[in-house]
Amino acid sequence: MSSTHLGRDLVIEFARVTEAAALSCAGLIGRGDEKAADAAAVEGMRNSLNTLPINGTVVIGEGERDEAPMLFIGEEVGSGGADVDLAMDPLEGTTICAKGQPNALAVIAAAPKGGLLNAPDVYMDKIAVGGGLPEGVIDLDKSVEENVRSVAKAKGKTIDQMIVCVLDRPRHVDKIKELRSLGCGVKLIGDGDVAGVIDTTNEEAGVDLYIGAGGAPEGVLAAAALRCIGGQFQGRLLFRNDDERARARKWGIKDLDRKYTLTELASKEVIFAATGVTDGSLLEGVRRKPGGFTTETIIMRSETKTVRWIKAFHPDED
Ligand SMILES: O=P(O)(O)OC[C@H]1O[C@](O)(COP(=O)(O)O)[C@@H](O)[C@@H]1O
Repeated sequence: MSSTHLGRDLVIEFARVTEAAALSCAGLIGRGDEKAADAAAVEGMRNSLNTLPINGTVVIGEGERDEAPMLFIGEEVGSGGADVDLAMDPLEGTTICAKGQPNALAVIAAAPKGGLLNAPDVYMDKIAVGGGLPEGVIDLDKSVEENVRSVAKAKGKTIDQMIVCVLDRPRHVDKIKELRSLGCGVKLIGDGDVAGVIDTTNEEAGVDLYIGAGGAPEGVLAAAALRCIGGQFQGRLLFRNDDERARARKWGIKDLDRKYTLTELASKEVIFAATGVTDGSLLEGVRRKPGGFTTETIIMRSETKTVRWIKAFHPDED
């Protein structure tokens, strides 16, 4: 196996991993306990990963070794095989899962060694659009208005037909005000910007552009997905203090102001898998059915741009 590709036989294996995470936390949907839901998803994902024929290293996971007992950065997982770097969020949207709201996902991205940016757990300023638009249609260094006008023009839409997805946070108040004063519709999401970014690629979600600051690890995961499904993404790390800057340096980041493109965040061929925990724009959530559970998973591979949806029935264990 070459160092820039992952074997296609691994693809379906990663669907099992996100299914396991989603099934493990499904019983905690709407129970108001974010920590328990997250812990269950982490354990489910880790157990499943450890059955995979890979030599996996967690590059984005639950945090640093001293703060996360499982799936910490640097943890080795798998039962032996190809060298694979892994970025994961066993429960993307812990709060939405705990509240029983839409768009909680179990997510993983896999690439050959060095293929995913070791992003520290800081914020990232992000901008994303779906596929089929001219390269350079978005630019993090341009104003909100310039980006909206550029994407509207490329899509042949008027500004008032544009829907921009933004995380509903006080830090975005000015952006939201500006978007509304331009005449755009703003889709505010409470959490879950991996799904928010992927929505730009999904006609049915009706999102033309994603902008705003969210987690940097989620930025790498979203970039991995767009690398497979098509689209453009740019991100820049945001630091609130010297401790966060030191974290970034520790993971080898030298230029702290760098604007990352999609292929710098996910630089080699990637596999991306996500299973719905709660119902969302992308996937149906875990459903209780007589005798078991159903899951819905999307799994993509950048090398071939194949996108598969896997609907599975998991019988109750005896
Ligand atoms: O809630 P904050 O601090 O604004 O961070 C935003 C980040 O939190 C999320 O909404 C949810 O993350 P968790 O799953 O870790 O709770 C991400 O999708 C997003 O990138």
